[in-house]
Amino acid sequence: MDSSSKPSLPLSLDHARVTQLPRAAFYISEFITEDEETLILGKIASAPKPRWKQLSRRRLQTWPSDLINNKLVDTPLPSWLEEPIVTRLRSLPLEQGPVPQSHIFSDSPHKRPNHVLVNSYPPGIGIMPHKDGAAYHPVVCTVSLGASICLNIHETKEDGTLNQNPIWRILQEPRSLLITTADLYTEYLHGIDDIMEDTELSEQTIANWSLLRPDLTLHNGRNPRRTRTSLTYRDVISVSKLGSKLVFNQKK
Ligand SMILES: O=C(O)CCC(=O)C(=O)O
Ligand SMILES: [Fe+2]
Repeated sequence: MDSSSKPSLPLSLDHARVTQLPRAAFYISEFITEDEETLILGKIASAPKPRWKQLSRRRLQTWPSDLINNKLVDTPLPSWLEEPIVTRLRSLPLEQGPVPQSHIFSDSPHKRPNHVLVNSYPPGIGIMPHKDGAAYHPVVCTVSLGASICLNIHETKEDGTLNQNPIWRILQEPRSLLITTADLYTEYLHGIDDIMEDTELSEQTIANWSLLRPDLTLHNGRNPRRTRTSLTYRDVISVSKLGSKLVFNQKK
């Protein structure tokens, strides 16, 4: 792909549906170009050091800021997180048709994502199975950068405990977009194993196999991990205006 080209996106998200998963998940293998990926990784690397939050094993940046009591202070995302990704997400119709189309954030409170987590996973490091919680509208758009990684989807057993064996696995390639919504957001948990390579990757084990890049090469169904960075775009439901906060602070 030359530097000026744009990725060729599907005509609608319906063409990118992961049909093996319950309503609703979508996967687009080449959502951004290599140049766009390089530019975004450069911006992440050059962010001031205090931007990184070192968790016990993973590093995280939160844009435009951390949530306070599940609330976001109203601040725009930096332009490198907005363009091209947000514009591209909002230009993808859910379905093909002659009338003006709805997109994946049409039903969200702000009609667009207003918050991005940047997670960086070196080989051997993942994230425990979890749910993303009630602060967000139940749509997550994940853009993967740098390397591939397997996302596991888990269900809870009847006694309420976690079933450690994933019921689905989704392979996320660099520059891909994965959208999870609905039951996948509210009912199931998602996590990434703490391993040095993902194994047993095949049509039988990977839910989005038919949507992966045609030139994907795996040796014996294995994907040795390299550092993979993810951008997770969400719409925080509750947003407070910065102005009122400043006035409040001045009065003190
Ligand atoms: O990196 C990912 O793909 C998942 C990140 C995640 O689950 C989260 O930020 O809540
Ligand atoms: Fe999550």
